[in-house]
Amino acid sequence: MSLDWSDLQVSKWLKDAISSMGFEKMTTVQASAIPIFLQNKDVIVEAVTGSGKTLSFVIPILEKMNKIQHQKGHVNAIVLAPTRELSMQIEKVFQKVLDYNPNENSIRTQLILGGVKSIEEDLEAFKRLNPHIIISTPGRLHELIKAKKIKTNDLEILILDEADRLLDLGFSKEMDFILGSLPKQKRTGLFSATISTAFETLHKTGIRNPIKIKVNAKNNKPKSLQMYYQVVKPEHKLNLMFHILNTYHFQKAMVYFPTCASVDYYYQFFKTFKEYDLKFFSLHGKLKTPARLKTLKNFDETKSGKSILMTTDVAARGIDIDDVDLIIQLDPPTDPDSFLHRCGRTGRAGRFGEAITFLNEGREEDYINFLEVKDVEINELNLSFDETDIGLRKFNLADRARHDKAVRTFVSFIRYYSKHSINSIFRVKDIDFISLGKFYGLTRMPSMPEIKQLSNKIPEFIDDSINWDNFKYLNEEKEKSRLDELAKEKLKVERKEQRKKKEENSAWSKKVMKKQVRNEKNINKRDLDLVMKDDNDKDNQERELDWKDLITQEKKKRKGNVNNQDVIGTFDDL
Ligand SMILES: Nc1ncnc2c1ncn2[C@@H]1O[C@H](COP(=O)(O)OP(=O)(O)OP(=O)(O)O)[C@@H](O)[C@H]1O
Repeated sequence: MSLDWSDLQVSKWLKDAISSMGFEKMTTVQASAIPIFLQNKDVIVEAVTGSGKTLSFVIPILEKMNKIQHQKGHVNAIVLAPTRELSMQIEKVFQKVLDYNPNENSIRTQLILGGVKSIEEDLEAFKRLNPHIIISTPGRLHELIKAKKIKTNDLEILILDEADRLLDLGFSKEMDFILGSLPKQKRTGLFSATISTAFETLHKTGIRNPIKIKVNAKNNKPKSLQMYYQVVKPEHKLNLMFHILNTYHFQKAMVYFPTCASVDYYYQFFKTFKEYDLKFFSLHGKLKTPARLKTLKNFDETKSGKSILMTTDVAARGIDIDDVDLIIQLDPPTDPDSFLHRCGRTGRAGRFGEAITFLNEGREEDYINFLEVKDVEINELNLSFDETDIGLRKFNLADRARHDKAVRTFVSFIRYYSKHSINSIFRVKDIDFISLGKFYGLTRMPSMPEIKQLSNKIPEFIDDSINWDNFKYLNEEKEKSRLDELAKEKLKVERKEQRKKKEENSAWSKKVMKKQVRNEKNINKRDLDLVMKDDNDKDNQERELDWKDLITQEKKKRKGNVNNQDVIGTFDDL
């Protein structure tokens, strides 16, 4: 296989462009894929990160566009990529090569991204530019095709860059629609460093008798990339990260965090490390698109000092910034393929790079066996570093809003972790919550179901010395509303207590009354008994008297001196 550009059957201006870009030889993947694609065959290309896959489709597309009859309103080639950043980068590569096109403007591209312009503006630009090639993410392209303003019957080439990602569940709605609206007669090219894992979904693209090109790399990584891991307690991860950033010699580093919230949160903290020669940038999917693109551009263009891009998997794939020489992963990604893509942001095209992954002590160490099975070579690091408190909790205590954010970030991490695809290794129940809470700068544990299930083991407070009533927001308005809420809450509690007391009191007096009534009843009953007894006694006594009287009177009667009027009754009346 010849690696000489001069042997390639393409227009001279394309060869000139490549040699002007300083690429003396083709990379292996270019030498294999470009000639095949030029022969109008479908291709599936799996080649390690940074091996030059982009030019492997850019050159054949431009060569093809040289020769076609373009009709207004029709698109002839579509390149899809999973992120806006990657789409923008691909368009840049097209422009770099097109700068050498002697027939200026004879091949036109349009970059279409959601979150930058409105659909109407994109359609208006499409009309005005009349592009041959569209580079886009699936979301916006799907909307534009739906609007029926872009004709696809003349489509010659479809490229899915990072095809496995585009074909996974996350994009299925948009991709199914796009793929269903494109003509069957076209060339399709699928490119990625990890395409084989998506094998079952490739048929969706309608790819026909593809030629598979697999450029194997030893240990599944570029030669110039060194991979390491270090086992560390969560509470010491920031110390270790800072130690590496501070002591390693590098120009640009990309540090991967698990969630958008964590990038935001730790970026605010590290931004305050002004006395060090470290410049931090933050990039994640919840930022507005123009801000994302601008950050990436600024990071790319910064040439002095050490620059650090704090990011998520939004920047895991495809991003090509040539002086990135260090990757740090605070946690392994939930998607195993993402691991190689993240590491592959360095060690590109023969340049040296190091990628270091942190693993929590305990079960996560099994991840190394998992990587070995995947034929990934990774070595252990044993860096000693300063474990003393890095000051995150102190930073949070200066403003309650920071602690609120810490809680939200912690919660988002637990949710993230519970969705890990390798859930035999990454299990929520194995997390050291206290150590993790310290890593997130928490002072008390948030109440969430995942923790509640284990709560008998986990104390509520990490630091119980905080006076929560005095823990203030720096924002005056927020603080005022907190104090109002607090006062309301206190009043509520007071009222509740008063009510409770009252209820207790009334319950007591009711009890006493009842007792009194009962006692009175008892007394009355006793009295009644006594009265009755008394009455009976009296009765008896009277009866006795009466009886005695009667006998006396009978006796007197018999003696003949009885006054009849004294007789109160006869013997028979008794
Ligand atoms: N023939 C070549 N010789 C030297 N460098 C090259 C050559 N072709 C491309 N490059 C450079 O190699 C780097 C990586 O290329 P590219 O971004 O296309 O890699 P990739 O294979 O798509 O990587 P990933 O899988 O990470 O997306 C770029 O900086 C590019 O300019």
